[in-house]
Order: sequence, then structure tokens, then C-alpha cells
Amino acid sequence: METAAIGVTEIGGRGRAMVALRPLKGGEIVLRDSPVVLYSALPFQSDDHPNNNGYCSNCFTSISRQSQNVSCSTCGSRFCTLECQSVASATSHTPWVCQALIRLRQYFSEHHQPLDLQLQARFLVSAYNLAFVSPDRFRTLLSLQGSVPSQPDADSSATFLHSLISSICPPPPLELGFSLELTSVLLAKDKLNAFGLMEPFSEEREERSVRAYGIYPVASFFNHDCLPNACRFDYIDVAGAASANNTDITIRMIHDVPQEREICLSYFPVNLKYAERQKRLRDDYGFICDCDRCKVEANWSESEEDGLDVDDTIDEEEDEDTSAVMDEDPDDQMEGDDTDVMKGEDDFPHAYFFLTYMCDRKNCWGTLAPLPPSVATTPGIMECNVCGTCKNLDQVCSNALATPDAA
Ligand SMILES: C[S@@+](CC[C@H](N)C(=O)[O-])C[C@H]1O[C@@H](n2cnc3c(N)ncnc32)[C@H](O)[C@@H]1O
Repeated sequence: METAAIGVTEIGGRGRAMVALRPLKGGEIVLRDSPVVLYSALPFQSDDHPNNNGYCSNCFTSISRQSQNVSCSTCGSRFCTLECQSVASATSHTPWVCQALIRLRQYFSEHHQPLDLQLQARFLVSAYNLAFVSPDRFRTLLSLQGSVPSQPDADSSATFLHSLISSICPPPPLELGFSLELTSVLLAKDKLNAFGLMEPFSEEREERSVRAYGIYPVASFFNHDCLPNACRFDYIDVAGAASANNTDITIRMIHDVPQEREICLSYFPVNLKYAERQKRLRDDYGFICDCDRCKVEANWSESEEDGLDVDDTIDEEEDEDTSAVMDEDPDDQMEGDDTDVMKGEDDFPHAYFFLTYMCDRKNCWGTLAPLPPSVATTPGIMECNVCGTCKNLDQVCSNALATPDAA
């Protein structure tokens, strides 16, 4: 029997972390995880809008406008099949959720509130419902990172939302109670651990839009690195939807890593610049990132950072600097000890990562990982986790090595 690929451990200054329990290969799927909580990323007002209500309220798969409409006779929420509706009535769409959605929809249509606050309200409804339908899974949610925040603005959203829910849709009696402190803690769990399940990619949209948010209890143990060695794939519109566990995510290795190496994801697209990455990690996740990439970019001047035009991946004037990295054998660079990548490339050690593992389709910024060995018929095929494009690694590498003249 194959030994487990990854396990949870404590790392000083980083909390719980995922590490490789054996050497891992690029393309290996190291985790499949199902959500404990899922909630819509749409504002409440859009629930009434037929053009926006194109997803199953339980499994979030797209429902075509023409298809037989299975909907809740009380609140109008749509479902992809009768089976999904019946599952939902005992899990995600209990009578309390149904009433809470109606009342919150009415409240938010009469009182304009920012989208963030509306989404936090949706999350709280799903979380308190979980406490009611599955106390064990609720305890799992509570075991994730996130405690009562110290920032007053976070506290004020908790106070507002707690009193709103208390007054218009108080939950049924719960084993762990219903208190402002619990509401505050739940919002912190959501902020630190939620994954966005995205709309299909479109080159025309600069911002990717999120269809639903989910909290994945095991995937929540991955820490962040600005040059990740693994990335997340999801297939929300897969045929068969709920029965195919379409809201599961998989974590796939981007390249080989040795045993005991920490496995990290990037919490946002890898093309973000240093200052923005630092801000998001500090403000949203509460830590200062000192990964290898940040250590290097902390010393870049603004003009150097601007020289990295991720639209074209690398500006022409940067080509000279980066060719030394690209001339190295890719396997030597990305396998084994990360310090190999740094060798002799103090200015831009991650050029190779950008050129090999970042999707170059317009407005994509996805990460490329090899196809899993179980489905790869030919070695070296890389799949983008955002747009789904598959490329041959040789093609990616030869594009990366091409001079502007030869391109
Ligand atoms: C999704 S959780 C990751 C698992 C978490 N370490 C735990 O103990 O459950 C996100 C939190 O982990 C911590 N974290 C993630 N990446 C980190 C990093 N590169 N350095 C330090 N802390 C990090 C931060 O506290 C962040 O808010």
C-alpha cells in the first residue's frame, strides 16, 4: 500500500503546516477535500434576479435557464435536480436556512450594505446551520485557525451581524450556544480559511469572479508561500455535479519535492507585486511573509519591480538577467533543496518559476501543474488551474527560452 503523501505538523512561527511524508512528484494529487461549509458569493439582491440565479443552491453547479426548474416553494432557491434538493433539505437548506434567507434578502433589499457584509451574513447562516445539523463538523470548523479579532472594524461587523441575525432569524437552540463571541470567532475562521470556487475563466474579465466560498477542513492546514510548490484545482461544473462531488478540491504538486519539505499554496495569484502581497498577508491573514521570494523582492527598488511586467512575463531588458536561470536544467532548479534555485540568481531567482509555472493567457494568472500520473498519457503535459489550458512542458520551456527575435 502506498504511504500517505502529506501530514500535518507544527512549525514555529507558522502554526500547523502540511509536510511531505515521502518524496513527492510533480503532478501528484496529495489531497482531495470536501467542504464543511459552502455559501454563495452573490449579494442577496441578486437572488431575486433570474439572470443571477443560475446555480444550484446546494452544489453550485450551473443550471441552464431552459432546464426543468426544481425550486424551493418557500424561498425560490433553485436546485439542479430533485435529488440535490432533497439532500439540501436535510443539510444546507433546512427550514431555518430557508427562513433566514428570506428575511436577510428582504433586509438587504431595503438597507443597502456592502457586498462583504452580505457575504459574511451568508457564511454565518451556513455556519450556524452546520452547528444545528452536524455538531461534529461544526467542531471541526471551530478547530481551524482564527480567533476573536483585535481590529475594531472586524468586531463591529460581528456586532452588527450578530444583532441582525438575533433579531430577524435567530437559530434554533444549539449545543454550543449562539453568542456574539461565537459569531466573531466564526467570522475569523471564514476570513483565514475560505477558498473561492471561481466562475469559468474569461479572457475578457480582468478580475476573476467567485461563484461560491467553501471551507475545506484539511486544505486549511496549508500555509502560504509566494512561490508555492502545490496548487488547488476544482471542477464545480463537472458532469454529474453533486453526485460527482463537484465541490471537492484537489491539491496537486507543481513540481517534485523531497520528503519533509513543507507543502505550501499561494493564497492569491502569484503575479501580485511585493507590496500588495505583503499588505494582503498582513491585513487578511495576520502575518509578515518572509519567504525566499519576498526576501529578494524586499530589496528591489520600485523601478526594478515595475520592470517585471507580468503581462509579458518578463520585460525585454530583463531577458539578460533571467537567461542564466533558464539555461539551468529545470529539474535541477525545482527539485530538491530550494536553495538550488537561489544559487547565483540573487536578483531574480524566481524567473524560472514565472516562466514555467505561470499561465500566460491574457488575464489568467493561473498556475500550471503537471497532469496527475493517473491521467497523463504523455509526460510533460501541464494544466492551468484557472483556465484549464493544457500545454506541453517542452513548449512552455522553449517559449521561455525564446529570444524576442526568435519568438
Ligand atoms: C489557512 S491557515 C494555515 C494553517 C495554519 N498555520 C494553522 O495553524 O491552522 C492560515 C494562517 O496560517 C498562518 N500562515 C500561513 N502561511 C504562513 C507563513 N508563510 N508564515 C507564517 N504564518 C503563516 C497565518 O496565521 C494564517 O493566517
